Amino acid sequence: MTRVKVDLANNSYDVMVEAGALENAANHLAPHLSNSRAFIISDSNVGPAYVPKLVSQLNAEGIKTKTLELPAGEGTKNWQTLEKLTDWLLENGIERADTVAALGGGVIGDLTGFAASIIKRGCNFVQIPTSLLAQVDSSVGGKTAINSAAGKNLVGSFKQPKFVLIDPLVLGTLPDRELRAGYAEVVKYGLIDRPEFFVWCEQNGGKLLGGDPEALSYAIVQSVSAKAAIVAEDEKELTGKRALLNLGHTFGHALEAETGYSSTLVHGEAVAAGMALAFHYSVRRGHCDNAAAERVEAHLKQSSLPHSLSSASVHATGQRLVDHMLLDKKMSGGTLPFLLANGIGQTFLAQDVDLHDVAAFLDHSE
Ligand SMILES: NC(=O)c1ccc[n+]([C@@H]2O[C@H](COP(=O)([O-])OP(=O)(O)OC[C@H]3O[C@@H](n4cnc5c(N)ncnc54)[C@H](O)[C@@H]3O)[C@@H](O)[C@H]2O)c1
Ligand SMILES: O=C(O)C(=O)C[C@@H](O)[C@H](O)[C@H](O)COP(=O)(O)O
Ligand SMILES: [Zn+2]
Repeated sequence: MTRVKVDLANNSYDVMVEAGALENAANHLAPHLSNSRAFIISDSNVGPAYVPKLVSQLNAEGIKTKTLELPAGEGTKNWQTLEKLTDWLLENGIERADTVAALGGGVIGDLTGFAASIIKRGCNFVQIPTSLLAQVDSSVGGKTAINSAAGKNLVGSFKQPKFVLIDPLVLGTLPDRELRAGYAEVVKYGLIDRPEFFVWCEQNGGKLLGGDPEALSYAIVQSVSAKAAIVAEDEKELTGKRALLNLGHTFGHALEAETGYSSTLVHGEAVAAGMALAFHYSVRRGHCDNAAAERVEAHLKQSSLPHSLSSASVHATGQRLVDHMLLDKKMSGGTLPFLLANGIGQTFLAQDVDLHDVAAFLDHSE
């Protein structure tokens, strides 16, 4: 069992990683429930597989439960489902000291966290992430959001969970494509500031994607630790430090918008292609040598992840993709800071990027 502390000025919390933790979830969760009622939100894939076991355990410990199962997929992170979820919480008599538990991937975590942050101006919240992406990234750090007509994650809040319970064994039922998508965010930590972890990924990514439990647990703990360290320095993305976690996302979110937030390209896949583009764009600007960008692309390709526009099934013009980027939350004073790299593990925030040049770069990218 490993515990990683997310050390914040207020509301610090632990992330617990333990194979089989779900078998003992009631004991792990009980100390973090401020009273004995939990509202468990899951989706149509995760619910049938894991809710009955969790509920019977919690009930056996005297914790009362209500459960809601939402449709699986990115389309659920919207206003309509937020309304459905908050109405359901209110109809079921939620009180501020009750706990809302997100049991699922990043979609359920982001949506449920947002609901927990606004219901009665905020109630207790815990995360039980079940996808690799949610275990290595979205369950930690407190970003919550829904997508709006204008774009990705544009309506949301910071709502730190009280506790995050990670059981890597649940990844056994995760579809292979989703495991790979989550792996993109694992690789991201190596590319940001942990070059030795990127080398580990190059050497062990194949084992991890084959479901090797040791490789998965190691990657989860390393990823959570990397994210916790960055979030502890800049919880609300005010100094530029936390923005590093956005590596590949300015390109990636534009690709997701272009493919309609659909199963054509899921978030982790878009981030994979976005990171390859960020490295190649860094080469174009003279920050990074071509060999580093080729190495990043090769590892993503080897991991059967999108690593270019065409492998992400995107054939839009550069200007069209830049138009999507104009909605990025990092936009400030009409300019868009970009996460670029001087090399592997040397990501930085560039403030002087010319969006016409980005469009031209994308027009010349394959
Ligand atoms: N808040 C953050 O910091 C943060 C970080 C990264 C990503 N995100 C967001 O997270 C979302 C992507 O998360 P995701 O990749 O987990 O997508 P997701 O929640 O859609 O889950 C992927 C798929 O896997 C299924 N699934 C999850 N766990 C399973 C399991 N154990 N067994 C079987 N099926 C399972 C889900 O039902 C879904 O079909 C995006 O909306 C992204 O914007 C947020
Ligand atoms: O936690 C963060 O900070 C991240 O940027 C993590 C990203 O992987 C995640 O996709 C996040 O939701 C993107 O943030 P956004 O502010 O661009 O919506
Ligand atoms: Zn992401």
